[in-house]
Amino acid sequence: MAQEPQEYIQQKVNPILENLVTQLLLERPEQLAPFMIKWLSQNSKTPAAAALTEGVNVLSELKLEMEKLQEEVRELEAQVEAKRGDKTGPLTAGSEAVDALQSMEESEDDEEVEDVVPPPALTSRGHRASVSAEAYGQWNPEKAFVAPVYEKSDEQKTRLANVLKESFLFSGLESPDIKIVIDAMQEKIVEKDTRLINQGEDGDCLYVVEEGQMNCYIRRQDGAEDMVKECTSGDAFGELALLYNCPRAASVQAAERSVLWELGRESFNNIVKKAAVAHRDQLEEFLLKVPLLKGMDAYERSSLCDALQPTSFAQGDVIVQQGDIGDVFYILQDGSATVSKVYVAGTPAKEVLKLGPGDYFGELALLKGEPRAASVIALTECKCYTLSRRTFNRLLGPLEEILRRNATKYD
Ligand SMILES: Nc1ncnc2c1ncn2[C@@H]1O[C@@H]2COP(=O)(O)O[C@H]2[C@H]1O
Repeated sequence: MAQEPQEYIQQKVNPILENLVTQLLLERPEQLAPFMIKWLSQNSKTPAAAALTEGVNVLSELKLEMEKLQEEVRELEAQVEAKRGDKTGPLTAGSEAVDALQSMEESEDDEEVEDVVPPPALTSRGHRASVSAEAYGQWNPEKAFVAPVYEKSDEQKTRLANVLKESFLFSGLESPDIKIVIDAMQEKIVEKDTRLINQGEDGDCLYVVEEGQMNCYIRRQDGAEDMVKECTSGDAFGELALLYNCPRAASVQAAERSVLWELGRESFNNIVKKAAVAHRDQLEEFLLKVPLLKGMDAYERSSLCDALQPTSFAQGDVIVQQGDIGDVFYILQDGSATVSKVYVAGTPAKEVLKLGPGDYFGELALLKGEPRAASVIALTECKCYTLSRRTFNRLLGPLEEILRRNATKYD
């Protein structure tokens, strides 16, 4: 089922447009087009933003315009120099003016099209400092990021490390980064019914649940709210506002007293965001093509992106062995594999099925809690994405009926 246009606009297009307009209002650039093109190309990490920037061939026109302007600047400089020469006599090779002009020309030569847009004045006219900070950063020389350190007991650190291991967003981090994240997080305890996040507001931090339950709600047109997700131990929420610089996409409220860990925007952006966005974008396109996942909404698919781990197998590798205990679910991204089964002990295995890109396997042992019912062998080099039993239950639980129905293909 393709995404509905309204849902697509709400989830993909609006966040980008809203943020672009915010930046326009904050910066109020004289030249709209170069500003917007630069902003879009630098924020084109999401598929939706990439789509927006597609076909923007105005760049080449801008390049021409820039060359013309540079030519005019050179002429004007020559005139200034000529006038100065009239007054002060010829310039010597070592003079300051020549040095200055030379360095100006050198830097012009170095400039690429993306340097066309002059740095905007850092005058913030709005209150959304949190949103503008990163956009300004694109013109500001980058300052070394120093993550905050919030004192914690060893017991707190151990608890937090265990929670982060369970969290899809953080589980891919290298251990030095995990340490920084642990230092930068603050424990937060919320009582039942506390509304921690309000849909539509700006967001400056995300949370990871250690204990308890936080429910996510989305407001309908008629004002009523639908509960869209229950976040329990290991789940992160509030990440969308930080990942995509958009207002909060849902409200989040404590269903019971909960222990959370809070991470600020700056720490998230500097340590986690880049990897998370790259991973989501790379996978999202592929997952859209997996028939099993067609019924998932965009948010569920994004969460799945965070959780899937890439693994490769060489030609001939036995990926799954009949009779083994199975704890992993696989989606084949690239390559082909054969599924074969020994029906009577001591007789040769018979091929049941061939698998190609977008096919999945390994689900039966997870669904039924039984040993592997067949072997899967790589016919070529195979690139797979895997889910552990726990993430499979958490993320593909709603697909259980489809998975069970599809299992008849092995009969
Ligand atoms: N279906 C959903 N759509 C959007 N956000 C969701 C959904 N389910 C859970 N959420 C979470 O609710 C959070 C609200 O704040 P954010 O938009 O920053 O990030 C959001 C997600 O973490």
